[in-house]
Amino acid sequence: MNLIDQTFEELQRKQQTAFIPFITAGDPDVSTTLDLMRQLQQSGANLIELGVPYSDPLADGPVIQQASIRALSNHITIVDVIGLAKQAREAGIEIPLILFTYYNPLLQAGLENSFSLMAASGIDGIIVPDLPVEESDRVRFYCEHHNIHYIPLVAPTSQERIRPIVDGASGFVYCVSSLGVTGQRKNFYGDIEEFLVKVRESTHLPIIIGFGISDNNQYKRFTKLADGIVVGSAIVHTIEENLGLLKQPATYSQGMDNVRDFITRLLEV
Ligand SMILES: O=P(O)(O)OC[C@@H](O)[C@@H](O)c1c[nH]c2ccccc12
Repeated sequence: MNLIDQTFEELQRKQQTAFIPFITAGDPDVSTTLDLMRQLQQSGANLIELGVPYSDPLADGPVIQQASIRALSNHITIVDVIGLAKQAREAGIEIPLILFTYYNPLLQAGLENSFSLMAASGIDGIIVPDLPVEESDRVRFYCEHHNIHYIPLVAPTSQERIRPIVDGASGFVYCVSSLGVTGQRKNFYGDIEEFLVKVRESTHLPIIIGFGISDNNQYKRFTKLADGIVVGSAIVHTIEENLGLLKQPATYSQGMDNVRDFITRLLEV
């Protein structure tokens, strides 16, 4: 049993869909990220995806690419992000934390070292978007050893690979809503409903959906189709819009309130 399992069991009992925000750790700096995590938890986040900034984020659109560049200007490493998770636990963040990292930073830091640090820092799951399931044995070994869930991505084009991908999953399965990179969009993959049904039939795990979900209408549409919804770029874009306010002590709380207000509008029932 892991905090992610408990969270989804409780949400399923209450027939609620998980709200899972993604933010880039260290954007614009570590202390602001900690305050943003607190704000997200207060605003109703059920889990948080904590992104490790990376210099070659091939699956990311411009908004998250820019966030990575801002965070990397502070020289944030994967070890710093894991340390940030530990600080968040000490600061009262109680919801599950999912480390979101490309494979290279994880390899550079060393799998044994990274997973030992994650387990000691209150990280409950990991997503490695550029690690194919066929090459995930070592990562999944460390996940099982440290009781950290390994959460794979399935795309509408995964088709016959859906089964092997979800068979290697624990915690939940992340269904991407569209082809291409992350980023706000007006429409999604044509047969998104059929795709989600196919994934649902392939696993007993909760299924969540992400990519492009950026407003209340889109959010409400997907609450009917998935057990959780990830929103990244729209939140990161709101942070970007408020960087000026967040950088000045006198206007910092206004910046935080603007992020809160965006989340409130996004989640309106
Ligand atoms: O940003 P979006 O369109 O709301 O999508 C979620 C996404 O940000 C987050 O889950 C994510 C960030 N980087 C990724 C790379 C691949 C897959 C998913 C991601």
